[in-house]
Amino acid sequence: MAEEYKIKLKNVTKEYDLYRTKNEKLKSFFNLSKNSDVPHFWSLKGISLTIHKGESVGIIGVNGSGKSTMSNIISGIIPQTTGFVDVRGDTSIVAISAGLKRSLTGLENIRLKGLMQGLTFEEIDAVRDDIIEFADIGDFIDQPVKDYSSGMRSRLGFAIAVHINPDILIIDEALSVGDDTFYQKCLDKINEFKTEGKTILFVSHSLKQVEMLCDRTAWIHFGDLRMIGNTEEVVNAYRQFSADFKKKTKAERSNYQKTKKQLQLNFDIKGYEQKVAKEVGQAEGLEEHEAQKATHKLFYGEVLPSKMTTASKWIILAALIVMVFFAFVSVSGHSVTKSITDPTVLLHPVYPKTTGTGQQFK
Ligand SMILES: Nc1ncnc2c1ncn2[C@@H]1O[C@H](COP(=O)(O)OP(=O)(O)OP(=O)(O)O)[C@@H](O)[C@H]1O
Repeated sequence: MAEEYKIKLKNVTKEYDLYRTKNEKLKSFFNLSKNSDVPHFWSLKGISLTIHKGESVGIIGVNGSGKSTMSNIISGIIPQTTGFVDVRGDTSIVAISAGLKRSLTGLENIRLKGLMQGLTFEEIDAVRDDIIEFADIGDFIDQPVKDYSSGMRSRLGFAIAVHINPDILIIDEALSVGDDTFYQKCLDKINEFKTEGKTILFVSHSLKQVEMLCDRTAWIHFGDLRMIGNTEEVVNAYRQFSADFKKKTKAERSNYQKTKKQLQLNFDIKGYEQKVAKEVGQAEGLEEHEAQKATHKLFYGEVLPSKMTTASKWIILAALIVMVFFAFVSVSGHSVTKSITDPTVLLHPVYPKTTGTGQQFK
């Protein structure tokens, strides 16, 4: 029987190229430079986890540990670099910084998000007033979102997300900017979602909120999944880590962070793939080459290359040559067959016959 889950990640990584100029980025896309001097930063270094229907899972970790990267991959906002991602159901993400189009008004954003979620105009109209009432931002609903305060953006984002009836609700730090009344309203709504058996992912720095809302918790630490399990256990371990970290001297703390970041810069994806292939081989009793093949498929099977492959470069070059050839044929006035058999004719165009006394060229 197929495993019942809502979200499954296997060996998910995310790499960012830290380009210094636009030129570097362009060159890299066309694979024109060896790109060796562009630093690569691995925001996620191989995350595997499974989340079941009806679970509410907290995601905790220090700043920059990869929490938003992971939630954005799950909600389909950004692609993973390697690994398997399977999300069963509609997701809706509420994040302080994501989701709303700044140039559109609140109302237009309601329509846009509704349509993106697959709702019809009638369905959007049916929930529009509830969203406006829940967000409670008054006349600002007709103003562009760029004029909103961060609290107002968060209110609207949250109101839209919970009213478009997603299967999976991802809340990324969205509760930290609202006032107390709104916060309580959000908690009630989240609890309502929980009783309806919906799946919730709750990214937060507030351990209290995580303890209050989440059955399980994942601790992401500098791109790794350091721990996942019962919320109390994970939150306590994290608190212990934070307390120990605070006891370190300033130099020790900075050293620790530098070392961790360096590991993210030096992450060896090929080495990681080999390590996973070994584990897969052992777990499934596969021959080495079979395990390597299966792992390669797991890593890259559903990932589109972000850079141009050699094959696509050749295809584009061939297409360009064909286009230039036809442009010359068209201008020259010779037939295609003649131009193919004797391309030099392209250098001697046939000019149209002129009437009157004008001179005629061959
Ligand atoms: N577009 C990007 N280009 C380069 N690096 C990025 C990009 N987006 C994120 N990162 C880096 O990836 C790492 C993880 O970022 P992410 O936003 O996922 O962390 P986080 O745990 O959500 O942090 P916070 O708690 O501060 O919100 C950070 O070091 C960040 O600088």
